[in-house]
Amino acid sequence: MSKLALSCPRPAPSKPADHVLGLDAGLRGGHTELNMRKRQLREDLETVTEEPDQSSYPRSRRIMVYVRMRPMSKQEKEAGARSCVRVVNKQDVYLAEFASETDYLRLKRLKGRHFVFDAAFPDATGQQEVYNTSTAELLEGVLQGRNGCVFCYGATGAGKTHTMLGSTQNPGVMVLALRDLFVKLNKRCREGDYVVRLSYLEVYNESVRDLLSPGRPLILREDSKQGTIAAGLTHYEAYSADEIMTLLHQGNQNRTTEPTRANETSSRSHAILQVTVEYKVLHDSHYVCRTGKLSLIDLAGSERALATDQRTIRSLEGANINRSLLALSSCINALVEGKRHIPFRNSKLTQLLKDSLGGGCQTAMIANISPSNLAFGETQNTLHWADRAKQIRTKASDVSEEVPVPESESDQAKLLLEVQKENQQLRMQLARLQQKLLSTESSAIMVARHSPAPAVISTPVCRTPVSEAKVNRHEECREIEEALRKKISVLEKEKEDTCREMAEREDELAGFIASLRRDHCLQIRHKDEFTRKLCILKQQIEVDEEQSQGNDIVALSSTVQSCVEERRDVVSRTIRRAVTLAPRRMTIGGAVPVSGFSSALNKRGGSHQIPVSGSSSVVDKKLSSHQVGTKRSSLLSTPKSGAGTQRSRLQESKGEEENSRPPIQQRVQQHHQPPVNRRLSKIPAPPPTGPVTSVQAPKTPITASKGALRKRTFWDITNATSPSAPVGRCTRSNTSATPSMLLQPGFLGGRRRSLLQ
Ligand SMILES: Nc1ncnc2c1ncn2[C@@H]1O[C@H](COP(=O)(O)OP(=O)(O)OP(=O)(O)O)[C@@H](O)[C@H]1O
Repeated sequence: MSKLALSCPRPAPSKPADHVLGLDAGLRGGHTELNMRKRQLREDLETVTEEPDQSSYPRSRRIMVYVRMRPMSKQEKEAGARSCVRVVNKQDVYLAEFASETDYLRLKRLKGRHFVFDAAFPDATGQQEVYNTSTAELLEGVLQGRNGCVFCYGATGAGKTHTMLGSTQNPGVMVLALRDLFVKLNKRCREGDYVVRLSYLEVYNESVRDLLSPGRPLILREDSKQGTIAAGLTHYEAYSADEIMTLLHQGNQNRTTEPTRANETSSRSHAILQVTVEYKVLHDSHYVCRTGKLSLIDLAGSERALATDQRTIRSLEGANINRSLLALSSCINALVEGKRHIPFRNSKLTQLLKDSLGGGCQTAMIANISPSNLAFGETQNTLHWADRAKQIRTKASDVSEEVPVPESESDQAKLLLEVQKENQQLRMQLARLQQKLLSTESSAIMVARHSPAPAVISTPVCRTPVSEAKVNRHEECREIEEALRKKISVLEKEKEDTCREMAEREDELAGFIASLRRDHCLQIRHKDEFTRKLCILKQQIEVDEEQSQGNDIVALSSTVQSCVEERRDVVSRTIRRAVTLAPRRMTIGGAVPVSGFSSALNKRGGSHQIPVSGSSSVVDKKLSSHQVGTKRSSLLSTPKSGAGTQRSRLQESKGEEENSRPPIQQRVQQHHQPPVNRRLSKIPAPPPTGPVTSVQAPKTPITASKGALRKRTFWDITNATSPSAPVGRCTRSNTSATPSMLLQPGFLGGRRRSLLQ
């Protein structure tokens, strides 16, 4: 009570009470009670009067609370509403509770309460007066480098937006403050340089939005120097009142307003306009840079659900608004009670108002109320919290840290070093953030790769360095992805071309191989032809050779025949002599009688032991060289049975011998098969490349005499041993000789080779 009294200005001593009394007098009954209440009210007022004047307290140390009552609206009048609030004087507000006309019990017990504030504005108060009283002083402090805050609080439709923003004809505190700012700055432009920056945001459904450049919700961050800041919030520099008005108008157009049952143009969000003034002035012969900030806040109105709309998006907005206002109430309570922990983080609104309520800031609260008894509850609530807010003590809102503007080079160097250090720290912070962003993006890309649908990367509209870096990174990723896609498509095209070329080359090679095969077959055929020709040629050569050898044998056989004749003569002569000498000499040289002559010969195995003259031995040698002796001995060893004369026997045997003996040429042929023939028999016939070629041998049997007379063929020679045998066929299957075999040493004689060549 004492605190309340301390903070309340002294109200007019008797008028309000009289007015209350007059009001009360108008009511029926309960005089005793009324007198009691009168007495209580007077006591209260006297207590206030006893307290020292509020001017003794520095105004900068507590929140300034003003109450503004709006006029009764047309709808309220139509609804038969009555005024339950009366602004008694410039500071005192009396709230009277009207009982319902049907509530007879309560009708008699009328309650009323006085609230005393820094200023109370009745319904007829103009905008300029409100501004002058509430904000003008704060603006002056901002120009001195202090922070100031003005916020409107109240139920929906109580006149907050009207107070803060107003209309074109009747501009509110915001517009008036900005205009005044530039007026003051223009007046002081000779003293120093000013820079004005403007930002405008709203808290809608617990998300922070930039009203000057709408986009994604902003994140609130705590800064040791600046307090709570909205990361990515746009700060526009303005150089004239018109410019700043344009920005304000733009921001208001972006603000969320919806018609509700209570208000045609209800603000569904808390709007915060911040004007930062950087002021560089000459102070004590050196320049000083001061920075002041003015925050102008239009809160959304607390509302009953029934007052707006039920089960609609409006009710959700209302719930959020109420929640944030409740958080504000909690903060006010905690601040008033001096608690160590103030729950500023309970809502975005209290986070943003942290500086204004608990920091080094000059704060003014304008509580907007409706006079209608239909909004009694809301008005009572607003007045209650406004009354509580009066007790909030803010920290000493001294002039913000003045940064001396360096004049000497050393000072400049120091400042430069500090700035560089700060810059480095910021860079490191940025690098950390970028690294975080990269890791987040990489994980997002991984998720997008595994997900069936491609991830759509929305382009952020934020303008902070971090968000710009994020945007750039996204762009880079997209470009890289696009480049990779292009490269892949080019590679696929190249692959297709290569495959096509390979297929064409394969076809070409297949054709080439087929032609090679054809050529090869042809060559093989030619080779076979050539081999066949060679064989024929060879046969001819052999025949020629045989012919020449046959001539030799004929000559030899004639020689042998003459020798044999000669021998026969000798033998016959010897026998004849032996016959003549037989009675006288039974044995000749220990030899066996003539009858056992042949048997003796047989026993000797065919070797002749008959003594012969020297000439006969020559013949024997010839014979043995031609291997005729064996035949001869076999002839001689033919068994002869029966007795007969030796002569007759000898003649018989001779006759038989001559009869059984084939002609000598024939025998020679039998025993002297030419080696060439044997070799030829080994030569395989050429392989069949086409129709089987056969070499037909002559059908007539070849006799030795015939062969000796005519030019014999190869077949004549090979079948000479059995003239009666069928002539064999020379087929390709038996021939495996190649030209190279034919050219091997020893395969053909020198003569043949010369022929081949
Ligand atoms: N002091 C005033 N003088 C004249 N008309 C006023 C005054 N205050 C408010 N009004 C009117 O009352 C109506 C509601 O006011 P306003 O929109 O400012 O309420 P509000 O508190 O901002 O409501 P909400 O919280 O829903 O946005 C408006 O039509 C406005 O013109």
